[in-house]
Amino acid sequence: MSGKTASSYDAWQTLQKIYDTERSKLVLKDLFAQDPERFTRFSKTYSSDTNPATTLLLDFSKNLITAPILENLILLAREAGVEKWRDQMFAGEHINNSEDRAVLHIALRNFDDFKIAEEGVSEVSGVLSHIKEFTDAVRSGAWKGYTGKGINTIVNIGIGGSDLGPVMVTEALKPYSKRDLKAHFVSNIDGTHIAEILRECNPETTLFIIASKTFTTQETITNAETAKAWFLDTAKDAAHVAKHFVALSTNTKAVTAFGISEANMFQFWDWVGGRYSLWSAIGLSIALVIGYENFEALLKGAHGMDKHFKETPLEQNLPVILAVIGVWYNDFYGAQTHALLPYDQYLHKFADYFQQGDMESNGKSVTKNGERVDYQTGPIIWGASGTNGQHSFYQLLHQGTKIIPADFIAPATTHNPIHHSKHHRILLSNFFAQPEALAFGKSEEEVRKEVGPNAQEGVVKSKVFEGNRPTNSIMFPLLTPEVLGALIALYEHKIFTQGVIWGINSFDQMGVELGKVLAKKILAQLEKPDDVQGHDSSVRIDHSLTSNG
Ligand SMILES: O=P(O)(O)OC[C@H]1O[C@@](O)(CO)[C@@H](O)[C@@H]1O
Repeated sequence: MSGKTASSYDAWQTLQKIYDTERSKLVLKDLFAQDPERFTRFSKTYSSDTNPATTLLLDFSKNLITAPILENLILLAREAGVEKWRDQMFAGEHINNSEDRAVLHIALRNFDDFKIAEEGVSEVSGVLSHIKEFTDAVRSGAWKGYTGKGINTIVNIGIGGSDLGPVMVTEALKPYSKRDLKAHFVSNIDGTHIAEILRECNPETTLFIIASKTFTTQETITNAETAKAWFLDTAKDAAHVAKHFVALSTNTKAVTAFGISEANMFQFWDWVGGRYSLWSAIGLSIALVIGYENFEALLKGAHGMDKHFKETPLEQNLPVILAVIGVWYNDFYGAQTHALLPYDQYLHKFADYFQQGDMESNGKSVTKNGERVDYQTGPIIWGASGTNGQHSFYQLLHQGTKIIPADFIAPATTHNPIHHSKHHRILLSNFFAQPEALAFGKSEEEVRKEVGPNAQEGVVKSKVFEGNRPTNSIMFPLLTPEVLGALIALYEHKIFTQGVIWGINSFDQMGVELGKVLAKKILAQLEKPDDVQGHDSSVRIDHSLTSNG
């Protein structure tokens, strides 16, 4: 960032003028009619240089952009210093300025291409070896529980980045999972979450994974203590904990104080952001479920996208293209949200994952220099798998009053070609149809032809689809570990690029702290509900409501 704020950049001023003067001409039906080559001009393919099956096609032709607009958006990224900050990230500079930390999730999947001088980076391969050794032992049955039985159930206890990544990836890569190893994920402090899962567990054959970067998160430590008490209620001898509890953390002191030995700890470092940590020891549950080889393939897929992001000119750079088009809608069209719509049931947790990834990164209102922004920053991320969303919120997408840019994501082929792939053909027909309908709509003239001359005016108008609603489409051959790695890294680097343009620190999360502090105060007072003080009048606890405490 050049010390300026985004809205003062020359490119921003140019884009504002274009928006103000040319917005009415940005009609997708016309843009496609004027340029038969529009798809060719506004689509890019990424292919891994080590595995041609890892290919992503990005079709961004159904966006409200022209070549000059895209050029100015790329100029905006350049003026904001995206290349400089990108290179600083890859070099291990402490770009997370508020916490004086490097941002090095790329170092977790760095198959020796980038030289990075940061403490701990040289230890990554050792942790990966430990993960391989441990997961091989558990999956083979060599690792025994306290009664000599193998492990057939794992319970990952973590929240936020210590939960969402493992959940999303183990769902997405279910075709690669060890089907006789049951994986559960406990995150919520609500006792229901762990109570319901413990009902399905046998202490003799269950492994608990306590996943917490800080090892101080109240929900996780409380759930971990409950799990340990539940286990010891049967196992009795504290020595047995070593066979059924492992920890994933940066905080060795807290881990050993909890009663897990360092030998059962998988370490990572403060330069791994929680929402960027699935590639680290936090990915242990992933490696247990899909096996180390597939976990490594996931890392390699992300590494390939890292190289693309680092080495490709901004104009050809998929994360940058996604980022600047998102800025166009977020900051000029006034779009408040962005929808992620995977037409692949295995990706049904993809939007959930990037709610934290994007909103905890870019949900900021002051720049790195402490200036209050006078423009919009991070969008609200939401979404659901297709075709389910079509029967839920697509009415608003098509005929609502809001502009909601959406990314449609789909595999060209399926892991489940049942019924001669009839299901997949129907799924893909919708994947192609929805962006077309959103882009080109249905005119009043077309409606009148359909409904005839006697239709009520209100009926006619209710059947008109204005269209001109922007979408990106992303396709890949098959959802494999490498493709998933590349896809996740694509969005990670999109988020990074937008944060640089907005001049914010995408890698701290000060906004999650106040609620925690207030909750701790209220918790301390819950035992004495009659004298709750220091809060607004709404914080009143009716003693009868807490009588079953
Ligand atoms: O991994 P841990 O330290 O337990 O943090 C869990 C989550 O809590 C936060 O809200 C930070 O407090 C997320 O950033 C983080 O992923």
